[in-house]
Amino acid sequence: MSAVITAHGVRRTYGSGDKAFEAVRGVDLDVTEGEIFALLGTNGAGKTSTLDLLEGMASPTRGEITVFGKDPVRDRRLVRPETGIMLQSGGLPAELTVRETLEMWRSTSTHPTTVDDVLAMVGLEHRADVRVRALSGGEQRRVDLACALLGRPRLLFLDEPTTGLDPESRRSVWRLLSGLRSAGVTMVLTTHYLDEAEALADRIAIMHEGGIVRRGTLREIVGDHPATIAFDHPGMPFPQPDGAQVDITGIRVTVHTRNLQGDLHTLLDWARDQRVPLVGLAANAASLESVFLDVAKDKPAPRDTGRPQQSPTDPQIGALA
Ligand SMILES: Nc1ncnc2c1ncn2[C@@H]1O[C@H](COP(=O)(O)OP(=O)(O)OP(=O)(O)O)[C@@H](O)[C@H]1O
Repeated sequence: MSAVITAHGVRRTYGSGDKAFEAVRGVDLDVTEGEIFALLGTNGAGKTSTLDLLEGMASPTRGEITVFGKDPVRDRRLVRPETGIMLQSGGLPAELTVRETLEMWRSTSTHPTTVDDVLAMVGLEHRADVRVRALSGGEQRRVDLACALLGRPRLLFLDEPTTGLDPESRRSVWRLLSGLRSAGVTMVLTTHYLDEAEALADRIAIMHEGGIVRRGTLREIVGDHPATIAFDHPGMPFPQPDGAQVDITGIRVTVHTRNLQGDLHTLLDWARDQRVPLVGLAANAASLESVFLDVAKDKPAPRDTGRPQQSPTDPQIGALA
Protein backbone atom coordinates (compact mmCIF):
# COMPACT_ATOMS: atom_id res chain seq x y z
CA MET A 1 0.00 0.00 0.00
CA SER A 2 1.35 3.43 -0.87
CA ALA A 3 1.52 6.42 1.44
CA VAL A 4 -1.18 8.97 0.67
CA ILE A 5 0.16 11.43 3.27
CA THR A 6 3.67 11.87 4.64
CA ALA A 7 4.75 14.43 7.24
CA HIS A 8 8.31 14.87 8.47
CA GLY A 9 9.42 17.14 11.30
CA VAL A 10 6.31 19.29 10.96
CA ARG A 11 6.04 22.33 13.22
CA ARG A 12 3.47 25.10 13.37
CA THR A 13 3.87 28.35 15.26
CA TYR A 14 1.08 30.87 15.75
CA GLY A 15 2.00 34.52 16.23
CA SER A 16 5.52 35.87 16.51
CA GLY A 17 7.96 37.42 18.96
CA ASP A 18 6.81 37.34 22.59
CA LYS A 19 3.39 36.06 21.49
CA ALA A 20 4.73 33.12 19.45
CA PHE A 21 3.18 29.78 20.37
CA GLU A 22 4.29 26.50 18.87
CA ALA A 23 1.15 24.34 18.60
CA VAL A 24 2.72 21.52 16.53
CA ARG A 25 6.20 20.49 17.66
CA GLY A 26 7.86 18.11 15.27
CA VAL A 27 5.22 15.67 14.00
CA ASP A 28 6.15 12.72 11.77
CA LEU A 29 3.42 10.57 10.33
CA ASP A 30 2.36 8.67 7.27
CA VAL A 31 -1.13 7.64 6.21
CA THR A 32 -1.49 4.64 3.94
CA GLU A 33 -3.96 4.30 1.09
CA GLY A 34 -7.32 2.93 2.19
CA GLU A 35 -6.80 3.26 5.96
CA ILE A 36 -8.60 5.24 8.63
CA PHE A 37 -6.01 7.10 10.69
CA ALA A 38 -7.27 8.64 13.95
CA LEU A 39 -5.63 11.57 15.70
CA LEU A 40 -6.54 11.62 19.37
CA GLY A 41 -5.40 13.99 22.07
CA THR A 42 -6.25 16.22 24.96
CA ASN A 43 -7.88 19.62 24.32
CA GLY A 44 -5.36 21.90 22.67
CA ALA A 45 -2.99 19.03 21.89
CA GLY A 46 -2.60 20.26 18.30
CA LYS A 47 -4.92 17.91 16.39
CA THR A 48 -6.78 20.58 14.41
CA SER A 49 -3.57 22.54 13.83
CA THR A 50 -1.99 19.38 12.38
CA LEU A 51 -5.07 18.55 10.32
CA ASP A 52 -5.08 22.09 8.83
CA LEU A 53 -1.51 21.53 7.65
CA LEU A 54 -2.29 18.14 6.11
CA GLU A 55 -5.32 19.68 4.38
CA GLY A 56 -3.12 22.40 2.89
CA MET A 57 -5.01 25.18 4.70
CA ALA A 58 -1.69 26.52 6.00
CA SER A 59 2.01 25.86 5.51
CA PRO A 60 4.09 24.37 8.30
CA THR A 61 6.58 26.71 9.97
CA ARG A 62 9.09 23.90 9.51
CA GLY A 63 9.05 20.41 8.05
CA GLU A 64 7.59 18.80 4.96
CA ILE A 65 4.21 17.37 4.03
CA THR A 66 3.19 15.48 0.92
CA VAL A 67 -0.34 14.47 -0.07
CA PHE A 68 -0.57 12.13 -3.07
CA GLY A 69 3.13 12.91 -3.49
CA LYS A 70 2.48 16.66 -3.86
CA ASP A 71 2.80 19.71 -1.64
CA PRO A 72 -0.75 20.35 -0.40
CA VAL A 73 -0.27 24.15 -0.41
CA ARG A 74 1.89 24.71 -3.50
CA ASP A 75 0.06 22.06 -5.55
CA ARG A 76 -3.35 22.83 -4.13
CA ARG A 77 -5.05 22.83 -7.52
CA LEU A 78 -3.98 19.22 -8.06
CA VAL A 79 -4.53 17.93 -4.53
CA ARG A 80 -7.76 19.70 -3.54
CA PRO A 81 -10.09 17.99 -6.07
CA GLU A 82 -9.09 14.62 -4.60
CA THR A 83 -9.85 15.58 -0.99
CA GLY A 84 -12.97 16.16 1.09
CA ILE A 85 -12.79 18.24 4.24
CA MET A 86 -15.22 18.23 7.15
CA LEU A 87 -14.19 21.06 9.45
CA GLN A 88 -14.87 21.12 13.19
CA SER A 89 -17.60 23.74 12.68
CA GLY A 90 -18.98 23.93 9.19
CA GLY A 91 -20.21 27.54 9.20
CA LEU A 92 -22.94 26.81 6.65
CA PRO A 93 -25.24 29.67 5.51
CA ALA A 94 -28.20 29.43 7.88
CA GLU A 95 -30.85 30.71 5.46
CA LEU A 96 -30.29 28.16 2.66
CA THR A 97 -32.09 24.85 2.64
CA VAL A 98 -30.09 21.64 2.87
CA ARG A 99 -30.54 21.02 -0.86
CA GLU A 100 -29.57 24.60 -1.79
CA THR A 101 -26.48 24.31 0.40
CA LEU A 102 -25.42 21.08 -1.26
CA GLU A 103 -26.15 22.44 -4.77
CA MET A 104 -23.94 25.41 -3.95
CA TRP A 105 -21.10 23.13 -2.78
CA ARG A 106 -21.59 20.85 -5.74
CA SER A 107 -21.01 23.73 -8.15
CA THR A 108 -17.49 24.14 -6.70
CA SER A 109 -16.51 20.46 -7.13
CA THR A 110 -14.50 19.09 -10.05
CA HIS A 111 -16.14 15.66 -10.37
CA PRO A 112 -19.13 15.68 -8.03
CA THR A 113 -21.69 13.04 -7.26
CA THR A 114 -25.38 14.03 -7.10
CA VAL A 115 -27.02 15.87 -4.23
CA ASP A 116 -29.54 13.03 -3.87
CA ASP A 117 -26.69 10.55 -3.51
CA VAL A 118 -25.05 12.38 -0.63
CA LEU A 119 -28.39 13.09 1.04
CA ALA A 120 -29.01 9.33 1.04
CA MET A 121 -25.49 8.59 2.27
CA VAL A 122 -25.90 10.79 5.35
CA GLY A 123 -29.59 9.92 5.89
CA LEU A 124 -31.00 13.41 5.34
CA GLU A 125 -33.33 12.85 2.34
CA HIS A 126 -36.33 13.82 4.48
CA ARG A 127 -34.69 17.14 5.51
CA ALA A 128 -33.67 18.29 2.01
CA ASP A 129 -36.05 21.28 1.95
CA VAL A 130 -35.48 22.43 5.53
CA ARG A 131 -33.40 25.54 6.17
CA VAL A 132 -30.03 24.86 7.78
CA ARG A 133 -30.90 27.09 10.74
CA ALA A 134 -33.84 24.80 11.57
CA LEU A 135 -31.70 21.65 11.74
CA SER A 136 -30.53 20.08 14.97
CA GLY A 137 -26.80 20.22 15.73
CA GLY A 138 -26.43 16.58 14.73
CA GLU A 139 -28.26 17.16 11.43
CA GLN A 140 -26.02 20.15 10.66
CA ARG A 141 -23.02 17.91 11.27
CA ARG A 142 -24.41 15.48 8.71
CA VAL A 143 -24.77 18.31 6.18
CA ASP A 144 -21.09 19.14 6.83
CA LEU A 145 -20.27 15.51 6.08
CA ALA A 146 -22.42 15.54 2.94
CA CYS A 147 -20.49 18.61 1.68
CA ALA A 148 -17.21 16.77 2.25
CA LEU A 149 -18.49 13.78 0.27
CA LEU A 150 -19.89 15.68 -2.72
CA GLY A 151 -16.61 15.73 -4.63
CA ARG A 152 -16.19 11.92 -4.45
CA PRO A 153 -12.91 12.34 -2.54
CA ARG A 154 -10.13 9.74 -2.48
CA LEU A 155 -8.97 11.30 0.80
CA LEU A 156 -11.29 12.55 3.54
CA PHE A 157 -10.33 14.77 6.48
CA LEU A 158 -12.84 14.62 9.31
CA ASP A 159 -12.44 16.92 12.31
CA GLU A 160 -14.59 15.47 15.12
CA PRO A 161 -17.17 14.14 12.64
CA THR A 162 -19.66 12.79 15.17
CA THR A 163 -19.62 15.48 17.83
CA GLY A 164 -23.23 16.35 18.66
CA LEU A 165 -24.70 13.20 17.11
CA ASP A 166 -26.88 10.84 19.12
CA PRO A 167 -25.58 7.27 19.59
CA GLU A 168 -27.60 5.79 16.70
CA SER A 169 -26.56 8.58 14.29
CA ARG A 170 -22.93 8.10 15.34
CA ARG A 171 -23.15 4.44 14.48
CA SER A 172 -24.73 5.17 11.13
CA VAL A 173 -21.84 7.58 10.36
CA TRP A 174 -19.40 4.83 11.44
CA ARG A 175 -21.09 2.44 9.01
CA LEU A 176 -20.85 5.05 6.26
CA LEU A 177 -17.14 5.65 6.94
CA SER A 178 -16.43 1.90 7.07
CA GLY A 179 -18.19 1.54 3.70
CA LEU A 180 -16.09 4.36 2.23
CA ARG A 181 -12.94 2.64 3.48
CA SER A 182 -14.06 -0.57 1.77
CA ALA A 183 -14.43 1.48 -1.41
CA GLY A 184 -10.77 2.56 -1.04
CA VAL A 185 -11.20 6.03 0.48
CA THR A 186 -8.39 7.06 2.86
CA MET A 187 -9.45 8.97 5.97
CA VAL A 188 -7.80 11.05 8.67
CA LEU A 189 -10.08 11.87 11.56
CA THR A 190 -9.81 13.57 14.90
CA THR A 191 -12.11 12.55 17.69
CA HIS A 192 -12.61 12.83 21.43
CA TYR A 193 -14.60 9.60 21.42
CA LEU A 194 -12.23 6.75 22.21
CA ASP A 195 -14.86 4.17 21.21
CA GLU A 196 -14.98 5.85 17.79
CA ALA A 197 -11.23 5.36 17.35
CA GLU A 198 -11.52 1.78 18.64
CA ALA A 199 -14.39 1.00 16.26
CA LEU A 200 -13.01 2.67 13.14
CA ALA A 201 -9.30 3.36 13.15
CA ASP A 202 -6.72 1.10 11.52
CA ARG A 203 -4.03 3.17 13.22
CA ILE A 204 -4.12 5.73 15.98
CA ALA A 205 -1.79 8.56 17.00
CA ILE A 206 -2.24 10.23 20.38
CA MET A 207 -1.08 13.85 20.52
CA HIS A 208 -0.10 15.75 23.63
CA GLU A 209 1.29 19.28 23.79
CA GLY A 210 2.02 19.44 20.08
CA GLY A 211 3.72 16.06 19.61
CA ILE A 212 2.69 12.48 18.93
CA VAL A 213 3.33 10.55 22.14
CA ARG A 214 1.79 7.17 21.21
CA ARG A 215 1.10 5.60 17.84
CA GLY A 216 0.26 2.29 16.26
CA THR A 217 -2.67 -0.06 15.93
CA LEU A 218 -5.03 -0.27 18.88
CA ARG A 219 -3.39 -3.57 19.84
CA GLU A 220 0.11 -2.06 19.71
CA ILE A 221 -0.83 1.00 21.73
CA VAL A 222 -2.69 -0.94 24.40
CA GLY A 223 -0.14 -3.78 24.40
CA ASP A 224 2.62 -1.32 25.34
CA HIS A 225 0.70 -0.25 28.42
CA PRO A 226 0.57 -1.95 31.85
CA ALA A 227 -2.58 -3.56 33.27
CA THR A 228 -3.59 -2.84 36.87
CA ILE A 229 -4.49 -4.93 39.92
CA ALA A 230 -5.99 -2.91 42.75
CA PHE A 231 -7.05 -3.89 46.29
CA ASP A 232 -7.22 -2.44 49.80
CA HIS A 233 -3.99 -2.83 51.75
CA PRO A 234 -4.22 -6.15 53.63
CA GLY A 235 -2.44 -4.68 56.69
CA MET A 236 0.60 -6.97 56.34
CA PRO A 237 3.44 -7.33 53.82
CA PHE A 238 2.21 -8.80 50.53
CA PRO A 239 4.20 -10.14 47.55
CA GLN A 240 5.46 -7.48 45.16
CA PRO A 241 5.55 -9.11 41.72
CA ASP A 242 8.85 -8.84 39.82
CA GLY A 243 8.88 -6.01 37.32
CA ALA A 244 5.59 -4.55 38.56
CA GLN A 245 5.26 -1.03 39.91
CA VAL A 246 3.29 -0.77 43.15
CA ASP A 247 1.58 2.51 44.13
CA ILE A 248 -0.09 2.95 47.52
CA THR A 249 -2.52 5.83 47.99
CA GLY A 250 -4.14 5.82 51.44
CA ILE A 251 -5.23 2.22 51.92
CA ARG A 252 -5.54 1.53 48.18
CA VAL A 253 -2.80 -0.52 46.53
CA THR A 254 -2.41 -0.43 42.74
CA VAL A 255 -0.04 -2.85 41.02
CA HIS A 256 0.90 -1.82 37.44
CA THR A 257 1.91 -4.98 35.62
CA ARG A 258 2.67 -6.32 32.16
CA ASN A 259 1.93 -9.85 33.43
CA LEU A 260 -1.67 -9.52 34.59
CA GLN A 261 -2.51 -13.20 34.75
CA GLY A 262 0.75 -14.31 36.43
CA ASP A 263 0.82 -11.52 39.01
CA LEU A 264 -2.86 -11.95 39.81
CA HIS A 265 -2.19 -15.65 40.44
CA THR A 266 0.73 -14.81 42.76
CA LEU A 267 -1.40 -12.40 44.81
CA LEU A 268 -4.43 -14.72 44.97
CA ASP A 269 -2.29 -17.73 45.96
CA TRP A 270 -0.65 -15.65 48.69
CA ALA A 271 -4.03 -14.38 49.97
CA ARG A 272 -5.43 -17.93 50.08
CA ASP A 273 -2.37 -19.29 51.91
CA GLN A 274 -2.47 -16.42 54.40
CA ARG A 275 -6.29 -16.58 54.70
CA VAL A 276 -6.38 -12.84 53.99
CA PRO A 277 -9.22 -11.31 51.95
CA LEU A 278 -8.15 -8.92 49.20
CA VAL A 279 -10.90 -6.37 49.77
CA GLY A 280 -12.05 -4.40 46.70
CA LEU A 281 -9.99 -6.55 44.34
CA ALA A 282 -10.16 -5.22 40.74
CA ALA A 283 -8.05 -6.42 37.82
CA ASN A 284 -8.15 -4.38 34.64
CA ALA A 285 -6.42 -5.02 31.32
CA ALA A 286 -4.98 -1.92 29.65
CA SER A 287 -7.43 -0.06 27.43
CA LEU A 288 -7.23 2.89 25.06
CA GLU A 289 -8.87 4.91 27.83
CA SER A 290 -6.18 3.99 30.37
CA VAL A 291 -3.43 4.86 27.86
CA PHE A 292 -5.14 8.16 27.07
CA LEU A 293 -5.62 9.08 30.73
CA ASP A 294 -1.97 8.33 31.38
CA VAL A 295 -0.94 10.63 28.56
CA ALA A 296 -3.30 13.33 29.81
CA LYS A 297 -1.81 13.06 33.31
CA ASP A 298 1.63 13.51 31.79
CA LYS A 299 2.79 10.31 33.46
CA PRO A 300 6.20 9.04 32.47
CA ALA A 301 5.77 6.04 30.18
CA PRO A 302 7.47 4.63 27.11
CA ARG A 303 6.71 6.99 24.24
CA ASP A 304 5.67 6.28 20.69
CA THR A 305 6.44 3.00 18.96
CA GLY A 306 7.09 4.75 15.62
CA ARG A 307 9.95 6.75 14.28
CA PRO A 308 11.72 9.23 16.56
CA GLN A 309 10.14 12.64 16.06
CA GLN A 310 11.65 15.09 18.47
CA SER A 311 15.23 15.72 19.37
CA PRO A 312 16.03 14.32 22.83
CA THR A 313 16.42 17.90 24.03
CA ASP A 314 12.86 18.86 23.11
CA PRO A 315 11.49 20.08 26.45
CA GLN A 316 7.88 19.04 25.77
CA ILE A 317 8.71 15.47 25.03
CA GLY A 318 11.38 15.30 27.70
CA ALA A 319 8.55 15.62 30.21
CA LEU A 320 6.88 12.51 28.84
CA ALA A 321 9.77 10.28 27.88
N1 LIG B 1 -5.11 30.78 15.34
C1 LIG B 1 -4.48 30.50 16.48
N2 LIG B 1 -3.71 31.43 17.10
C2 LIG B 1 -3.07 31.15 18.25
N3 LIG B 1 -3.13 29.96 18.91
C3 LIG B 1 -3.89 29.01 18.34
C4 LIG B 1 -4.61 29.21 17.12
N4 LIG B 1 -5.27 28.08 16.82
C5 LIG B 1 -5.00 27.20 17.81
N5 LIG B 1 -4.16 27.76 18.71
C6 LIG B 1 -3.63 27.12 19.91
O1 LIG B 1 -2.88 25.99 19.49
C7 LIG B 1 -3.08 24.91 20.40
C8 LIG B 1 -3.57 23.71 19.62
O2 LIG B 1 -4.88 23.98 19.16
P1 LIG B 1 -5.70 22.92 18.29
O3 LIG B 1 -7.02 23.53 17.97
O4 LIG B 1 -4.84 22.47 17.19
O5 LIG B 1 -5.86 21.73 19.34
P2 LIG B 1 -6.83 20.48 19.30
O6 LIG B 1 -6.02 19.31 19.71
O7 LIG B 1 -7.52 20.39 18.00
O8 LIG B 1 -7.84 20.88 20.44
P3 LIG B 1 -9.41 20.51 20.67
O9 LIG B 1 -9.47 19.06 20.95
O10 LIG B 1 -9.73 21.34 21.86
O11 LIG B 1 -10.14 20.91 19.43
C9 LIG B 1 -4.04 25.41 21.45
O12 LIG B 1 -3.29 25.83 22.58
C10 LIG B 1 -4.73 26.57 20.80
O13 LIG B 1 -5.11 27.54 21.75
